[in-house]
Amino acid sequence: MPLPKDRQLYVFDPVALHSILLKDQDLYEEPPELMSVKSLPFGTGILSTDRDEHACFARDGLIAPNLRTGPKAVDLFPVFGRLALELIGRTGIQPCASCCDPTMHELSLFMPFLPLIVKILFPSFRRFMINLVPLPPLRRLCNLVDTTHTETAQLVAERKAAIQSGELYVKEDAKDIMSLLISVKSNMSAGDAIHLADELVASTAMIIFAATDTTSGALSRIFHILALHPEVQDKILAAPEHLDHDALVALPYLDAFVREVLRLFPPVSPGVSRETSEDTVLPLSTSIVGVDGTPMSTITAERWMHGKAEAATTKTCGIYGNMMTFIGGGRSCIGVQFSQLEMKAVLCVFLHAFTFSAPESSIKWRMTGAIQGPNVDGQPRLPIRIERRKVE
Ligand code: HEM
Repeated sequence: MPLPKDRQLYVFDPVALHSILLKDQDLYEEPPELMSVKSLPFGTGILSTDRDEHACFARDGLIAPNLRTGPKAVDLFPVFGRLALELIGRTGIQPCASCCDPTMHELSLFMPFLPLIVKILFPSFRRFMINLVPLPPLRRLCNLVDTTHTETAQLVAERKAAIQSGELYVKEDAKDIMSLLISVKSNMSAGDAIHLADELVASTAMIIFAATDTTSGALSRIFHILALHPEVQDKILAAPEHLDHDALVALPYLDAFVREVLRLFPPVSPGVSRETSEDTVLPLSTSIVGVDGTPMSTITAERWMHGKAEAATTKTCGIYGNMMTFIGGGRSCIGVQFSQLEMKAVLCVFLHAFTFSAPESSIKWRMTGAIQGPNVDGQPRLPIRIERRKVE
């Protein structure tokens, strides 16, 4: 039986997490409030679908900075934001177009009411009502959503027209996700095609959202650490500036450095919510003592159910190792390889051109919404001293 909303289990035991995210993931659903938060701004896509629809998305594979010569303190935070957007734009959808996580966070007070609002109000009436509410964060979110939707819909339409007119021959010319999807599904019925267009717009907007602030937060942290540790810059510099995919992923020191920064400083809030859909037994790696003093080797949904959990076959619950930076299981991050590849490419190119040194101002790391970002005197900034590398 699901626990009442005011009674939640905070779980960090690796065997329990393995059960929740992988082994018994069908019993643990994302709470409806969270689904509504993800679907309302973008439409229905991979982030906001329930178990069955999510499996379809997974099966179908759905889906510069102004650095001058001479030492200079540059705020790298907006640079990495634009860079991450550009990179997902070029590879995910080609020419690109927002960031709404902090704004959504400001509206989190309304989260518990969202499933009901979604259930009882028709979308156009919902939007009519929302337009009447004079809350600045809500107005900002509506503008962000409208802009993202308009631009994404235009991109989908243009790409479709180019493919249909033969201007873009997908197999040879386009390697981005959007073009490939349009071409794979081009033989479908008119009804399905309309549904696909909506899905594509929603999924493209979601991928932009999921790929941008996460990667720019990770890049910001990486360059902050590099600025504090020049010896690491020198070690990475041993790799050539331009490498192909296989050579880039095979560099052991670069790989170890990126993974360790991601493990120590996860850019996304290291926590996910799940609700049990039926009674279950949660296995634990080590016994704990209950509030009544009873030792427990498992947690049962009902105290009087003395079920025995199956012995756990593995203790690994993340995408790799026990690192939860990209979560694990069916809803884990689809950009895990892509994001690490882009960060490695950025590192090689930037480190061959510049040296980065410790900032004068003290940089603090804060959560803005679900994402960690650098902050100086209450403002989102990453001032790092940058100098053009001397050519030997
Ligand atoms: C360092 C960079 C990144 C980090 C730390 C990260 C982290 C995460 C995390 C923790 C989740 C699970 C969220 C949850 O369940 O509440 C997630 C989901 C997701 N990520 Fe990433 N991500 C990164 C980059 C990317 C990139 C580059 C893309 C796109 C190419 C991407 C696409 C997605 C998508 C589509 C999901 C939803 C998957 C699903 O619900 O099935 N992410 N990411």
